[in-house]
Amino acid sequence: MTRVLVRNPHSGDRRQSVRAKELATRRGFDVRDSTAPGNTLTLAREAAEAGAVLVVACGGDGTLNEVVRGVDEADCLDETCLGVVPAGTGNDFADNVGITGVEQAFDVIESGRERRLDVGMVQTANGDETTDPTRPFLNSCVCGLTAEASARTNPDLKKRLGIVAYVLSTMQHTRQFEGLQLDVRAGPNRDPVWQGEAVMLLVGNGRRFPGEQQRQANIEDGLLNVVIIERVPTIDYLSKGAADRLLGRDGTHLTRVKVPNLVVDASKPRQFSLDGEMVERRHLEASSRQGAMRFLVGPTYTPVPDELA
Ligand SMILES: Nc1ncnc2c1ncn2[C@@H]1O[C@H](COP(=O)(O)OP(=O)(O)OP(=O)(O)O)[C@@H](O)[C@H]1O
Repeated sequence: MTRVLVRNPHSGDRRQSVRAKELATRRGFDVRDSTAPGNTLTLAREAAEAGAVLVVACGGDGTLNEVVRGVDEADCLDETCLGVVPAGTGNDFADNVGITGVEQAFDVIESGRERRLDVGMVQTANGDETTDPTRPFLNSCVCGLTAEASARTNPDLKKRLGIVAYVLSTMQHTRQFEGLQLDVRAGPNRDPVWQGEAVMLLVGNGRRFPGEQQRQANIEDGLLNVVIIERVPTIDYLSKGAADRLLGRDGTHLTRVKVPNLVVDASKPRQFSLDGEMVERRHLEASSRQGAMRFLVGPTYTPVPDELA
């Protein structure tokens, strides 16, 4: 009955991950440290293949993504239970399932409260060339203003507006931002959802997006949460009402749909962030595998999130 902690010793400020190692060792975990980028994937795959009953990722969202991919590569998502000890800079997924810190994460593990959560699957391609292998994602796939925006974003704005803060601050700095020409389709018949020029496309599995009246994303509904922010050349991104206009309170610049699968074609290769990993591609297909993984969740996690008053 092996329980394995797959640990990225370089996550976050490292202190949390050192503490996690102590706690895990005391509880009889087999602790395996990664030695290079990508190694947490291999360690998780090997642990699952060897029959571990539980594989826990210790790190940030990037580490958790690799661990889930590793267990999926071993074809063991049905057999191996998963967990997370949040020791990264960003721990969005852990936060979303009610896991708030290293010590508490071990209480959650001991509680054994397991849920079947959706796993996002994504496949990318570049026009006629070969298609990348399908891989899982847990939080989101984002196209458009992504990594380059985060460094400049004012933290207060970020807290208040989430991802829209990135859009605003980047648009303020990058007057020349070239819009994304996108064709977005969904459903078994690939029905048209949206076509036009966007600044950002967000596809979420376990991630909340701007303007949502919920504390957490729904990770059991078998649906992808899709938000498209339209490029609006007439907006003064520095003006006070710009966020409201982008958030679509007038209902025009923001498109939001929940769909089981999605196909996106850009007019040329663009940057996509797949759970934080950047690739430049022209085509993306995403789908939700409902209830595909067994995950240990915290006491505040609810399958259907409450609406905020
Ligand atoms: N031993 C290692 N040395 C260098 N890089 C590693 C090692 N182990 C894992 N990685 C890489 O670290 C990245 C994941 O980092 P992780 O998410 O755990 O921490 P973080 O960057 O602090 O937090 P977050 O991603 O949540 O902001 C992955 O790209 C992974 O390949």
